[in-house]
Amino acid sequence: MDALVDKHAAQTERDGDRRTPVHRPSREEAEAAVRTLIQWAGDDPGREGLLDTPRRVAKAWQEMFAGYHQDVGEELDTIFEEVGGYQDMVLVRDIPFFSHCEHHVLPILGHAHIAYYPRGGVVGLSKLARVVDIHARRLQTQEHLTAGVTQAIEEHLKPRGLAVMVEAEHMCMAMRGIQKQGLSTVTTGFTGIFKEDPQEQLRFLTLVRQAFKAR
Ligand SMILES: Nc1nc2c(ncn2[C@@H]2O[C@H](COP(=O)(O)OP(=O)(O)OP(=O)(O)O)[C@@H](O)[C@H]2O)c(=O)[nH]1
Ligand SMILES: [Zn+2]
Repeated sequence: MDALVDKHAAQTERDGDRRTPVHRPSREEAEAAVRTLIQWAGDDPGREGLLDTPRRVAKAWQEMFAGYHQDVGEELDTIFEEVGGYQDMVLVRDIPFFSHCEHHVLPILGHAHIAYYPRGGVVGLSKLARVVDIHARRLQTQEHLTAGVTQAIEEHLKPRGLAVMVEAEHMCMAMRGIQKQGLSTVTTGFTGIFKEDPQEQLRFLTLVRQAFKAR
C-alpha cells in the first residue's frame, strides 16, 4: 500500500464510509486505460490531436477526484466559540458543486444548502463549502453525497440541529439513457431539532426557496 492508499484507509474509517481502499495504479497505467477507451469509442489514440489526451484526462481525474485524498475533519477542526451570543440558524445556501455518479462516471451538477443551529460555536463559512467539495469529488450517488456531508458536519460540529439539501441534475439522465434534460433531483438530511420539528424544516426550506427567487 502506498501513502495515498493509507491516508484513504484512515479517512474511510473517520468518515464512516463503506468504501474499501484498493491498490492505486500508476499514472502510466491510468493513461493506458484512457487510450483503450479512446480506441473503444472508435478513434485512434495515436493521431496527433489525441496524443496528449491521456495525460490531460489523468490530470483532470486527479483534480475531479481529489476528494479521495482529502480529510473532512481537517476542514472542520477549528470552531469559533466567540459569537456574541448568537444562537440562531446559520444558513449557507447555493453552494455550487460538480460530482460524478458512481454508475456511469458522468457529471452531477448541483447546489447544496446547509443550515445549522450552533451549540458551542460556529465553523468558518467556507468550511461548509469545502466539506461539500471534498465529498463531491468522489464517485457516488446523490443520496451518498447528502448523507456523507450530513454525517461529517454532524460528527465534527455537533450542532443542535443540521439541515442539508442537495439539488442536482444528473448528466447520465440528460446525455444518454432516458435523455431527459433539466430534471432536478432533491435530497435532504436532517438531524437534531430539524429532524424533530417540522416547523424548523419549513423555515429552512422557505429560506432556501427565497434564495432561488432572488436570483
Ligand atoms: N438513486 C440514484 N440513482 C442514480 C443516481 N445517479 C444515477 N442513478 C440511476 O442509477 C440507475 C442505474 O441503473 P442501471 O439499470 O443499473 O443502469 P443503466 O442501464 O445505465 O440505466 P439507465 O440510466 O436507465 O439507462 C439509473 O436509473 C440512473 O438514473 C443517484 O445519484 N442516485
Ligand atoms: Zn449515472
